[in-house]
Amino acid sequence: MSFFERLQAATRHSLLCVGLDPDPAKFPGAWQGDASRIEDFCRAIVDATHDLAAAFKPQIAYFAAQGAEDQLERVIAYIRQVAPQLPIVLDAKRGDIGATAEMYAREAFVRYGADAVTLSPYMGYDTIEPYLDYADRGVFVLCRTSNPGGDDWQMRPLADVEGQPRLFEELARRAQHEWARIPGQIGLVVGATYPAEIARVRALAPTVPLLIPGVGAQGGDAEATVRAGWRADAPILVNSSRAILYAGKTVEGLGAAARAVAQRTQAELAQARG
Ligand SMILES: O=C(O)c1cc(=O)[nH]c(=O)n1[C@@H]1O[C@H](COP(=O)(O)O)[C@@H](O)[C@H]1O
Repeated sequence: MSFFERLQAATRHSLLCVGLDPDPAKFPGAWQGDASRIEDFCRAIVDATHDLAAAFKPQIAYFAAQGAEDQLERVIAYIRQVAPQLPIVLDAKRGDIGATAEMYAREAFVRYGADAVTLSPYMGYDTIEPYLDYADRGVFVLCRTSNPGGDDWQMRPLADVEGQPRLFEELARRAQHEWARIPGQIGLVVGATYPAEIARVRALAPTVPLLIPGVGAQGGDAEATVRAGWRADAPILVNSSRAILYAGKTVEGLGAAARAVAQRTQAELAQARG
């Protein structure tokens, strides 16, 4: 099954991607500050949300910063056990020359067994190609990111390209056309904080999967996001991390609180899809 087909199947019942950004400093109660609890924390979130989710997106920095890659491996194995149908997007935002990219691809797809990985396109297409050799996996290329500094480069017109599209627009066009080897293998990251640009990306890349972070803690509008990005033939994942992860204030209550926020967000996304 291709990544696109997995994503299509998983997004039939939900558009919510639950982001796993475990920061021990924000853990509740007795777990606060304890990096050895990363796995327990993530398992509690997975238990509480997997039936509401379309995907999980572990952010590798939160694990690596604590020397907790072994816990990341176990969290991924746990997701596979309780929700084998859900795609796992490893958020690593990699981008390096081909030879090094081969190692990053191996890390994401072989070591961690992720279904997809996030990539920066800054160094060009040859840095993305090694990931595409894994025909049953996907990539999400940063296109119009959710942060204010995304304006620095992504919103600039490209003087040497006909019609002078902005950088994010040219990225969207290439993902739809000349970069695509297998349909739906290359997705794009667009921020929920910029619904007008989600619509623009959709116009230029009508069948490309979108990963849309920025609802919840960053204040993106869930309804506007879905209206701008959703199409029956092109799956979208709308990610929320902190708003779900840190809703609970006690170890015992963390699952129920995370579930309540995930449920609200999932319902909002479902309603907007209609
Ligand atoms: O690639 C990403 O996932 C990403 C791209 C982007 O433009 N903005 C963005 O916030 N992210 C990630 O999405 C998550 C957002 O987390 P919350 O703001 O807590 O929901 C973090 O893991 C970010 O690293």
